[in-house]
Amino acid sequence: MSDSWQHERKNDPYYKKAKQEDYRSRASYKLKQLNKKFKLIKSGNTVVDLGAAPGGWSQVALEIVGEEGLVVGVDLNRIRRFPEENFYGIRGDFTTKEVQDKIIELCGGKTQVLISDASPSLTGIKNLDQLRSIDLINVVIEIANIILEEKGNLAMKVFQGPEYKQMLNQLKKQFRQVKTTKPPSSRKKSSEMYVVGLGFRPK
Ligand SMILES: C[S@@+](CC[C@H](N)C(=O)[O-])C[C@H]1O[C@@H](n2cnc3c(N)ncnc32)[C@H](O)[C@@H]1O
Repeated sequence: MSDSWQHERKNDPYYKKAKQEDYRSRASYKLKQLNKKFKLIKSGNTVVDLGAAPGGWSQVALEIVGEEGLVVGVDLNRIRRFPEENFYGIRGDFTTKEVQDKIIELCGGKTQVLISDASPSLTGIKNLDQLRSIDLINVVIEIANIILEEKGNLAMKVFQGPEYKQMLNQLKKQFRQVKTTKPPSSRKKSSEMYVVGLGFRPK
């Protein structure tokens, strides 16, 4: 970690807020802001969180779904346990069939909400990073097609690249409403955006 990166992080208001409010990551505020705007997650819902470590989004999802709901978090890295019993963590690669089968098993076949903050490890080579990102997004959409309930909701991180428009057009056929947004807590210099699909219409 460079000195300037550490300095920037320490002065970041969302980093400080996350420390004060005991959230696992500043990313928690992105999901809070997305949920405030789009009412993605409701009390009692099942939520599948792809790319969940260290667990900031799962933590917010657990607060919203309450004891009657369920959150399944998946990451290549270990997700530290939560005190809540209605959280299942999977350590693995969600692009593999083995992990996808595990997700299906743990969420009982279907979920009302799929959220993904997953990002590929970036190389700094723009074209390669865009390709890796679109590959991951395509897998998230494939998983949505398998596990989302009718009228379910999706929120996922995307990086704009050559296939971005095509991907949005595909989603518009599958959801009642599709919105793109950049929550205030997403760093301005980051090219990340969030795509929200509301009201899934299975094929
Ligand atoms: C920005 S972090 C997520 C932060 C999280 N939303 C939070 O609030 O704590 C992105 C995560 O995506 C995960 N990831 C990327 N590709 C993945 C894959 N194929 N399978 C599982 N996790 C993946 C990375 O390991 C990383 O932990």
